[in-house]
Amino acid sequence: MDKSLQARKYLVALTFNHITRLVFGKRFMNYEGIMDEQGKEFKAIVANGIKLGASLAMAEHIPWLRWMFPLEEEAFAKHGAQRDRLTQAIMEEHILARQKSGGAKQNFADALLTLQDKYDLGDDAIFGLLWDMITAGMDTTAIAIEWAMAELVRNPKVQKKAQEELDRVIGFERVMSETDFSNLPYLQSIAKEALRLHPPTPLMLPHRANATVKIGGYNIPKGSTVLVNVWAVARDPAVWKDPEDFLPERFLEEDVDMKGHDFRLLPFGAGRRVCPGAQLGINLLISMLGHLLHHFCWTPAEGVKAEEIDMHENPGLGAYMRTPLQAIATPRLPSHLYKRVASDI
Ligand code: HEM
Repeated sequence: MDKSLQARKYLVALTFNHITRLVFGKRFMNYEGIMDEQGKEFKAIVANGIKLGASLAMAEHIPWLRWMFPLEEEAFAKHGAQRDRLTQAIMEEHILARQKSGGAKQNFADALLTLQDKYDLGDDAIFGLLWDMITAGMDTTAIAIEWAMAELVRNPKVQKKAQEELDRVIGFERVMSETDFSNLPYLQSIAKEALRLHPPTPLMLPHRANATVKIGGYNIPKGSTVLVNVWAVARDPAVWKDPEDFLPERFLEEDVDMKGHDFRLLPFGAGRRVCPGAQLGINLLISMLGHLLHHFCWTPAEGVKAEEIDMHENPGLGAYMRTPLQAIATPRLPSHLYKRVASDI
């Protein structure tokens, strides 16, 4: 019997839970992994938003294709109304909970409600900000963790070295927590190396030139849409040694910034539109990788050699793996550390 699992299914659910807890302070999934009705609606709205966004982008780039999307405006309006109705219901739960408990909790929705008067935030602004976090944070993080896990399955020596570090720092009697991050430099380098080779948005997000400029000898006319190929820059042999190899050690030798200050490595973009969730994304990645590696050994599906894992990207603004990662997870800690722990959110 094939004991392998489709990692993406679990990694997407994990990211979904993290982001909804951060943004709404809420899990839509119970501890058996069953999603409630509100969660299902939520997921469908996120998926629909991505589909509509993609058709809009296509119509923008190839204007004569617009005829293919006659229902676009109608579909957008319907999508917006559905999204607002759901957000309204969730926000009402927050307002009620705040009235009951008399205080705000540590999540983005509550933080916005606290600041609502000070910054004169209308419902539109609050709903927009909440959904920005969800659409920008969910897929990007899920894409990053799947690629990182694929590299670890392909590179058992790197995986073993990370596990040795985790065992040394955390041991076998407790699970990792955020306070361990600073003592796990190799794990941090793995996250960085994964983002170098596999930036989740390889062409960043489209930017528009608001003035005519000359860059590297090329004229960029005002109004052009500009895409920056950060994927290619991060594999450029002129600036990286052995660029195609997964070598986290390179970042132990040289501490390269990845939050917009070193143009060799720009998974989060740079400048005034740089990703505001960069540190959060990095922390989520380190946390997920740390738990997954401390708890399990990861090997390729039966009959598959490490070098046979398909490392091609699926085309799109967000580049998932073309073939979802299939892997076998073997527990490596005492059984009591695998119990689900309810947490106050
Ligand atoms: C590994 C995870 C992530 C990656 C690789 C990533 C990458 C990016 C990139 C490349 C951009 C565009 C930057 C530019 O155009 O210069 C961006 C924008 C953005 N990201 Fe992230 N991101 C990640 C996680 C997150 C998270 C967790 C959040 C929030 C919960 C978030 C929120 C945003 C927002 C709101 C924007 C738009 C900013 C603007 O247009 O001003 N991201 N992200």
